[in-house]
Amino acid sequence: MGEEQGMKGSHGGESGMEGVAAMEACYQGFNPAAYLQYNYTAPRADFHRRDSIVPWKLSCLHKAFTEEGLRGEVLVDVGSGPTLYQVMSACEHFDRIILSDFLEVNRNELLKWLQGGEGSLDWTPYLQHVCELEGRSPTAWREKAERLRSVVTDVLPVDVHQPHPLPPGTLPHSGADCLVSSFCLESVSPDLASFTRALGHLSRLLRRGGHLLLIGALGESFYLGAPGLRIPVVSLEESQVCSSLRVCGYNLLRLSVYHLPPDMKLGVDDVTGVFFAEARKP
Ligand SMILES: C[S@@+](CC[C@H](N)C(=O)[O-])C[C@H]1O[C@@H](n2cnc3c(N)ncnc32)[C@H](O)[C@@H]1O
Ligand SMILES: O=S(=O)(c1ccc2c(c1)CN[C@@H](CF)C2)N1CCSCC1
Repeated sequence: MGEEQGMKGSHGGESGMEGVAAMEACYQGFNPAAYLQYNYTAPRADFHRRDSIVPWKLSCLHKAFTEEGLRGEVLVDVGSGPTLYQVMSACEHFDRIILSDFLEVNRNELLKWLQGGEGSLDWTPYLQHVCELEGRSPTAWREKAERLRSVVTDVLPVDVHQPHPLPPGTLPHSGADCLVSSFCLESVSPDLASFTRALGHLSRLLRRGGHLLLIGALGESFYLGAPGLRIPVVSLEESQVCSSLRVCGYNLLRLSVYHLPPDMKLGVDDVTGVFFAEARKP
């Protein structure tokens, strides 16, 4: 599907569901290995560079699960893709983590690592960095990897455009204690209305009093899901993220923003910033 169809959807030129179907078609060529290469290797993932995105992002996640004390039984990561960094802090504070993605190719990438195999990316530097944030030796990364493998109980299909995004019976009736979702909603929604509807669908997965950690791109209109595969993204401003959270009934507790240095603009997307929103369902 060409970008113009996606762009047409992002201007409301199609009905909501037509735009969603167009987005779905876009994802058929998604390449996990390429995606990981574009976003999760240097310079974006340079652990020795203080202004790199990855130390900032992992620090936000670490603080949320330690200083803010997020903990509980069940955490769901929505739209996991082929990545694991987003649950490396959480795995110390939850008994059960459910990973989820729309594409089988991404679920298989996760399952490969979870079953001890070699994935498309070596997550060791991420595990070591999170151990250091926790005041542990970096050599504790093996224990952290085993902890993560032990608490991830499911890797499930998910569709945030469905009123019930996960398979029936996945969660306790009251819902999950915590949701994490990173770079998903804005990357799969044809427009802001669809993004906000999807955010509302996520709320149904969360118990009252539960927390949402929503991470995403600001000012992004496309990204490469594979060589030459431009996937349209609904371009968000901070104020729109805050408004969508409020419209969906969340209480916004904290919003942090990272502005990308010029040398981290690599052509694989046109993202200008990254937001980290911590919210609670009253
Ligand atoms: C930009 S990637 C984000 C991956 C990962 N969470 C990260 O932080 O890099 C967006 C993900 O959304 C998934 N996705 C596509 N359509 C979806 C849908 N309708 N519902 C949920 N996830 C979807 C894609 O398969 C992809 O893995
Ligand atoms: O912020 S990142 O550079 C990043 C990570 C993933 C993405 C983007 C940016 C922007 N485009 C998104 C398309 F959906 C995907 N980052 C990569 C290193 S670890 C923390 C997250």
